Amino acid sequence: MSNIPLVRRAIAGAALAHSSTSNDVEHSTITPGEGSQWTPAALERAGSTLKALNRMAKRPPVHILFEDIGFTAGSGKGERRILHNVSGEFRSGELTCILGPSGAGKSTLLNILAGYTSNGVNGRITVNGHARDMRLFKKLSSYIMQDDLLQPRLTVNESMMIAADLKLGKELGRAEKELIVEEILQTLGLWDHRDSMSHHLSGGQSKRLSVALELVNNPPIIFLDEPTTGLDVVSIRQLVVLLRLLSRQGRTIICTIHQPSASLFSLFDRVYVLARGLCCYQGAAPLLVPFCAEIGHICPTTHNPADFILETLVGNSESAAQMSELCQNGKLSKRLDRMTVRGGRKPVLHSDESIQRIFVEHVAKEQMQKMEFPTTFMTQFSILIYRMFKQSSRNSLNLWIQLIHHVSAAVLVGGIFFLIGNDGGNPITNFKFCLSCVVFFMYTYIMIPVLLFPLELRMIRREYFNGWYSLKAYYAALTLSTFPIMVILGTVFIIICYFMSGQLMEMDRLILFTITGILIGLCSEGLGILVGSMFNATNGSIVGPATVAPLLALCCYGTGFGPYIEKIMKFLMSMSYLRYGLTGFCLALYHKRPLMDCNADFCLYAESKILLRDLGMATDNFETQIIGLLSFTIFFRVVAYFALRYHLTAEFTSKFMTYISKFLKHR
Ligand SMILES: Nc1ncnc2c1ncn2[C@@H]1O[C@H](COP(=O)(O)OP(=O)(O)OP(=O)(O)O)[C@@H](O)[C@H]1O
Repeated sequence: MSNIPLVRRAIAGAALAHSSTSNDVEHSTITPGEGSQWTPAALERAGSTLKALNRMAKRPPVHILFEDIGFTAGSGKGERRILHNVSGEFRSGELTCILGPSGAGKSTLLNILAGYTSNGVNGRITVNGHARDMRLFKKLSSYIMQDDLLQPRLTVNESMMIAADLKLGKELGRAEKELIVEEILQTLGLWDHRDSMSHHLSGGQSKRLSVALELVNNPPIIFLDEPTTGLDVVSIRQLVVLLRLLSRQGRTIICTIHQPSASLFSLFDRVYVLARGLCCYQGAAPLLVPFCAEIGHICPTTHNPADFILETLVGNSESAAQMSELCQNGKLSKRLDRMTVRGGRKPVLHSDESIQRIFVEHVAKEQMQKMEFPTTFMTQFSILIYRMFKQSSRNSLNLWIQLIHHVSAAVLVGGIFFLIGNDGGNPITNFKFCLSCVVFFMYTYIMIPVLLFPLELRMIRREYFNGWYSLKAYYAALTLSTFPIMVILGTVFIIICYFMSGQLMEMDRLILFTITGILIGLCSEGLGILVGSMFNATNGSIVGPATVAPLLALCCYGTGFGPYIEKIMKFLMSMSYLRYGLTGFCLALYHKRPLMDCNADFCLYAESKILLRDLGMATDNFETQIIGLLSFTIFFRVVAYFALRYHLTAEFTSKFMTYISKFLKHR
């Protein structure tokens, strides 16, 4: 079943055993998985196959304790209290489900615990008895969000190997990584689909792949927001059984679930019930019904406890308040602890000394390593650019569409301005040709990121939040990945319309014209990324063109009365990157040009100097236009980087807000 030769697997297994810090190392063998026949029983059997993963590195068990967590959304009149000082504890080796009616605050609590939301939050979160250090916590945890999207145009195996390369770095060699990937895919029932493209997977398989990708570096704590949404009952059960299996291997697994069936409910070890931002119960799943009975809510024996608790709490603020009071809003009461012990599962308390020791050792090791990511900037950059090139080379339809768009637009522009390039009696028409080229590069390259980048953002959110790579590496790869296509297609466009419009056949002019076009494209793409990282595709498609419309108006202001352009207008025009582009095009065609053909008695603009004067470009030089375009390119891309960071990092938002409020206080 495996495609890894036996010898290589043996070496990989031995290397893993060697790299382990654990004393109880077993030999690495893979129990053949069940492939697509992925049943709970098969899964339990397959559980034994995660040996290499579990041996990979000693990860500490993680116990999370949170006290008086409150969250307020909005500000001023729109301020709303979403969570009301809830407390609770999640333990290692347990599968916990956060239950509650819609709008109860489940996702909000999960976001806070995972560290995704930090602004507007109060309360304390401790990890194994230590105040949560977000930098370390991110290394230990993975957060799988509800609307996570997988990278398209990569096979399951390729996605996993890229995740392994990014998340494990040089910690392990190729063979060991392949072994771990194989184990995870076997266990999750994806091995038979390893060569399928990830965008061809079913909903259940995609969710499992999301989990598989985050398992690669063996995180001891996994958060999942609504992992069962959109799945059929069989897939839901398979996924929850898998999560249970993973928790049994010492991980802390916390997920929010809307309405589990009775049989599904019985798979959870611990339940945390939220209603109206209050904790109504937290403890062992089987004890939920006796707990409700204590306050007079009797669950009929034939009833699903999950349905019962939701029915009890929906629209009933009194019951929610009553239950919250009884469980002290999630604070561990002695009575609940007693019930938990009676329930049969010995609770592993966060004060357990051995766990504390392992954690302290782990923290010390991580602090010594200091590195925020397991791989260097260059490694991340090269893996990401490889992934981007691979994905775009497989998207042949997209490449064809872009090629057809460039060629057809070039033929159209060339046809409209056919052989007017050297006509001294009609130079304004040639000016319009330059303007058409500006508009082409501007709209083409601004609209691609405006429409596509919001989707890309959704895809990278999980990877970035879970610490696969730094934003700088991603951004550098993104910037460079589109450049070759832009250069090739931009050159194709310019060559076609330059020749068709009959411009002067001088190589240096053609090169300067091409450079200007590509720089307008680069600049517009930067602006498009900026808009795409701030707005969704719908709003972006309004904001993008609305932003460039005034820039376009400014760029051709003064045509015909160049020497009389007002100072203020000159200043405003210098704020439009399109003006630098238009001037660059005109200078490429007209600077120090011999007299143009004249079919009339007198052609005022046959001398290009006069034309440049009336266009307001007489004193300009080409270098200034290139510097202007490059400066705007850098400016847009730097601002877009911060906009992207703002969008992806809750922490950055809160730091930014703190900085602003400090600044205002000091004034
Ligand atoms: N940043 C925010 N600004 C304003 N309101 C918010 C914000 N975050 C959450 N809310 C509100 O808080 C309430 C709880 O939201 P949350 O998504 O946590 O609920 P939930 O229990 O996960 O619901 P569901 O099960 O329907 O997903 C909702 O009414 C939501 O509108």
